Amino acid sequence: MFPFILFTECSRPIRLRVELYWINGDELAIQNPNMVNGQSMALNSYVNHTFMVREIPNAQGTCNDGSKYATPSISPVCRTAFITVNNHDDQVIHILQDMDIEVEDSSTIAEEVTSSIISTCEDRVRHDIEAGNVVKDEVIDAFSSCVHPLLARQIEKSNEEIKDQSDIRMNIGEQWEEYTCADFELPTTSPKSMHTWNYRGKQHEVGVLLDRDEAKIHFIKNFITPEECSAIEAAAAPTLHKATVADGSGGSQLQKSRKAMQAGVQVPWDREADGDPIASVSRKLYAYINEATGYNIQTDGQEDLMSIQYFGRGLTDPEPDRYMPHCDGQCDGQKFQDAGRVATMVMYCKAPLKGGATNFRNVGVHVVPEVGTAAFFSYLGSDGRTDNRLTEHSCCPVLEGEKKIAVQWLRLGVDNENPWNSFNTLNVKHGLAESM
Ligand SMILES: O=C(O)CCC(=O)C(=O)O
Ligand SMILES: [Fe+2]
Repeated sequence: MFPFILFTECSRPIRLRVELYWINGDELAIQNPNMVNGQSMALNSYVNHTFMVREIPNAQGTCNDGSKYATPSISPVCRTAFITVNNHDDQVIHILQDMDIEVEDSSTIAEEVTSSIISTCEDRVRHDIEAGNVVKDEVIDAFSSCVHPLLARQIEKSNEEIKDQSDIRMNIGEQWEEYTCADFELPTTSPKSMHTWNYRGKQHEVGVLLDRDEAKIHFIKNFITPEECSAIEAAAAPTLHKATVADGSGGSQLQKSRKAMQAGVQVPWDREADGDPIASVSRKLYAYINEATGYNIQTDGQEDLMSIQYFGRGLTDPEPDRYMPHCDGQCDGQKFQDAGRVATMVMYCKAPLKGGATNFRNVGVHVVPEVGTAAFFSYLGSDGRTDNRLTEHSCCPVLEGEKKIAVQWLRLGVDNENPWNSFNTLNVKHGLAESM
């Protein structure tokens, strides 16, 4: 759904009478009969959807341009115009007096501001040339010293706005976490789009839940087979221990609400050619992640695959097993620190009976565990900056049944000489941190 606002222009005495229709295939559904001048209305729609606006004659059968509607009929129409929703933010659609449609959105506004800065500076420099204050050689310098502070101020203003919006979103996120985790009937968020991923002759249904350059969340159906799950669980069994969380100063610590058991499983790449199920599912996840992100992540120096198992202790458990909201990697919107995590694949091997969804509270995305499905998310932008908490996520309290997952966290900048465990949880190389 894509919200946008539409309103008729109110600066002039308007006699325009318009009706707004929602076009649904061949059908027209009236949204607003007789919109009045200056009225604004919010419409929920989606990109590429088209609305129809009809000007209708006044009670005397006269259209706004003065023409008389010749043969009064059941639904007389003076003029018709169409509006198509685009994919820019903050769309405001103006219906002008002469039925011209003007679209204002984040992109047209940015263009207007930029042209206004450029033309202000052109005028200023032209004036200075005429007044003899600037000579030919200095024109470029004069122009850039005019543009520079104006653009910087504009960018600063936009950044402040982004920060305000992001604070609002984070606040809502905190409340959203509690509501969504408490609703056991809540299904997985409807994907923005679906497509098929072909891998070695098998088709996998993919749902795109968030699609930004620096933050993506997908689910992939039938990603992990029961045989692959069993192999991971069996390999993990001898070393299962209580799960930890990052402690914020480079290490790991236990957390009261985190009761899950986990164990790292080394991927047996040397047995890949023999069809080893752990190597096979690992190869699949690298293929998916590299295709979805374009990161070109290599297997050398990566973390072990992690088997994590949560246990429900009933609806009355005062402190159920959960994993509080966290980011797997840096996720502070700053420049990426080499060797950090950039993507995660969570593969659901056993689904709990109640609770245990993976919840992305800042973007309203909720993934209900389904055996065989995987949730993929990535958190590094093409400009080298990390996502700013859009992929922060949690595991909602697991109340009944067991939840078993296999997780692979993927890093960029590791290799055999610089493996993941030569860095601490703040991505500072061991030895360097101690000597600082
Ligand atoms: O349990 C889940 O669904 C998410 C697990 C997770 O966030 C993690 O292991 O980093
Ligand atoms: Fe996580």
